[in-house]
Amino acid sequence: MTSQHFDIKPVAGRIGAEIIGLNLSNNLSDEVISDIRKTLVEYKVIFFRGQHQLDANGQVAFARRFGEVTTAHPTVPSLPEHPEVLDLNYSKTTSRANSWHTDVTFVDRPPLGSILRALVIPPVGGDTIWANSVTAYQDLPNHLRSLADELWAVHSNAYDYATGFDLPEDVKAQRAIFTSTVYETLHPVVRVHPESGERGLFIGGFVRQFRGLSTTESDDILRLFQAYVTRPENTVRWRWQVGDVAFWDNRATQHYAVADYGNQARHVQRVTIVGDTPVGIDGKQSQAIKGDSSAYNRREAVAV
Ligand SMILES: O=C(O)CCC(=O)C(=O)O
Ligand SMILES: [Fe+2]
Repeated sequence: MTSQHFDIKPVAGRIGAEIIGLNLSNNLSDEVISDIRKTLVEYKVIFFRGQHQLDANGQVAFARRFGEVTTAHPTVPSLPEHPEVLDLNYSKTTSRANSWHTDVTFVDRPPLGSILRALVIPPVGGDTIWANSVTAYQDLPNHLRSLADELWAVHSNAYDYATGFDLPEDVKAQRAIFTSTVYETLHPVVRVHPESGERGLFIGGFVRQFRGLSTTESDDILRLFQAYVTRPENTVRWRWQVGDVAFWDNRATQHYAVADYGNQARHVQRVTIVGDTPVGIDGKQSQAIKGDSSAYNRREAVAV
């Protein structure tokens, strides 16, 4: 992929590229947006440095060019004037997104992607790592690939939701509803990307169990597949600077926020774009099992 509108500089061998020469606070043309989208789909996560002029308004406006954005959410505060902007001020909480996950896969339409903007970053540490689930699938030996091809997984939000964020009263009420509602969706383990047609391992932290396997078998196989996704060759590690923006394709990646900065301040803000229903290699779609996730996409989202 090359673009006549900006430079593309890969930052690792298999995932991640920096886009150089754009100011995201400008009103970008449809052609530029289309090239950004192609770069995102090819590199899975793209980075923009030095976006100091971009504010929350501009971040939302930029995100809207790629689809509908999610509004409000149950466990993490958003900006009062901008319900679309998750305010992830990790300085104020013990919560850390330090586990491998694809965002919100317990609903039947998980996000297309998210755009994260760095406001305060510790001098050292607080990096984020992304992993390419397409190259992970390609790395599988044939017999494991055949196994993955056949499997479907139940993804669930039934886990510890103690985020530690200081929530305003209205969000506290939403959180109580959210934590008492189980969202469960059956997804294909191998997802066909809706734009590139690539096959990738669609798993991560919200997988509860593979359909038809015991919990023990399931846990062992999940660990095995996760090892392919998270092997260093399939990852890129981003060292944040204030003013950086990262945009990941949540349909083809997992990520991990590295919690190695103690009590130092780290503050980022996220805007999330609604995705479509995943499709497996047999053409079958994911199916919601529990919880009304259409309401979830409309009114709620969650940070991890
Ligand atoms: O803080 C980060 O670097 C990423 C946190 C995260 O998992 C998310 O925003 O989805
Ligand atoms: Fe996340």
